[in-house]
Amino acid sequence: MSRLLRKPEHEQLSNGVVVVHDHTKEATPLEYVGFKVIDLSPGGTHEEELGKVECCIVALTGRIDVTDGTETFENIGARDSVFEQRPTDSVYVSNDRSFKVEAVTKARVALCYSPSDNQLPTKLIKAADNDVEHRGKDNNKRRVHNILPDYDDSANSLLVVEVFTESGNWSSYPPHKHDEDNLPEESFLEESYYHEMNPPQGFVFQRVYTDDRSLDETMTVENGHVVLVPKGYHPVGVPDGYTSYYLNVMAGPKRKWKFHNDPDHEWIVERD
Ligand SMILES: O=C(O)C[C@@H](O)[C@H](O)C(=O)CO
Repeated sequence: MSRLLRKPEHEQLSNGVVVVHDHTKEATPLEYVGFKVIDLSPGGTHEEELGKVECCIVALTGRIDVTDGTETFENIGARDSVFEQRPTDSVYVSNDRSFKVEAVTKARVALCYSPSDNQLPTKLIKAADNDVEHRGKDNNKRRVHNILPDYDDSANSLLVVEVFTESGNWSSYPPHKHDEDNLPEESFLEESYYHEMNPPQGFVFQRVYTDDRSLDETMTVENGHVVLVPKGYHPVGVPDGYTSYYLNVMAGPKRKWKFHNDPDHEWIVERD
């Protein structure tokens, strides 16, 4: 299996808390992006001391309470399935703080991390504050929920976005990359993809490749899989009959999303 494709693990962490993904350790090819998914039963709690990382807590599904010890946000979360295709609530917590998540209902929570040493205020990012975009045309149509975009200064490094791609469509397409720290032309941002499909037996294809093809992996991605993108182009193709959801976390040395399309496929955006 590709070292970029990570399957769900379902490791019981404590009573009422199951770790579905943990890509925060040395075995990850990413330096700037850390990512976890946890499942909580009602009443289940998960606490962390952050140290020198910032965290965006995304209530993927279900309702949760989140506290940083000073501020508490109760009963946040806005959907029972990501495929309700409406934005959800998230909480940003800065480095050198702690947080506790407690499930009000059965919940799936994404924890998105990046190194940080400049403390910022804890912030509730309400579902209603997500900037919703409809991108693309022809067979490249997708719906985007911007949770932490680069034009919002609430975080030091983290960029977080949800993308829904319609059946038979492509996203992150035409293929683009952001792996050179060369602003204003391009930024260096690593990226993680947490994928779900509707109906859940679906699959999508994701290719991660560089110009010289020293990295060139095409992965069959199933419901709940994570794809890690240390560099390169990273398009996603969705077969007919299935809707794709993914949550992207991006981070790098500068908090700017400036991508560069693969010149071989640039003509696709230039069509009428
Ligand atoms: O298809 C989209 O518009 C979403 C992607 O841009 C995705 O967020 C990404 O690849 C970011 O680099």
